[in-house]
Amino acid sequence: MNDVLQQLDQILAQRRQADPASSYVASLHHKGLNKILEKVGEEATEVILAAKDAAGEGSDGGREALVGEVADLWFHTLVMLSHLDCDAAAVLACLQQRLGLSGLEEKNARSEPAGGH
Ligand SMILES: N=c1c2ncn([C@@H]3O[C@H](COP(=O)(O)OP(=O)(O)OP(=O)(O)O)[C@@H](O)[C@H]3O)c2ncn1[C@@H]1O[C@H](COP(=O)(O)O)[C@@H](O)[C@H]1O
Repeated sequence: MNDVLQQLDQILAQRRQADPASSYVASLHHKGLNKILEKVGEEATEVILAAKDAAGEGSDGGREALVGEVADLWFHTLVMLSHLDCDAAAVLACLQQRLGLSGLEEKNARSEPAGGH
């Protein structure tokens, strides 16, 4: 697993037992799944708005803001996975398995009836 993701994954696992008063991650777990999902939705919307801004401005500032919003989204999806005892490494393994497989080929293979023809 990528170094940064691995470190963050370990910190997130530790924070599940932390004091919600001193840890943002612990406070999310304490508030529960609905709050975590609300944050994921909010951050996804912020990514979309920042992407539109970045495309409009075409500026470095817009792209920098977009990177920050994507980081917020990735972070909150990692908290969601941790809350549901899903392994972030499994997501990376899934993407790794897909390397080299065209999305269009995968889609066509999916729509073929069982047994071919
Ligand atoms: N990567 C992050 C990270 N990214 C974003 N955030 C927080 O996510 C929150 C969401 O941003 P918003 O602007 O939506 O926040 P808000 O309006 O205050 O949130 P709400 O009150 O609406 O829920 C902010 O408080 C950010 O600081 C993060 N908080 C923590 N981490 C990592 O998690 C580790 C553990 O953090 P703690 O649990 O706080 O120790 C940290 O060391 C970091 O590595």
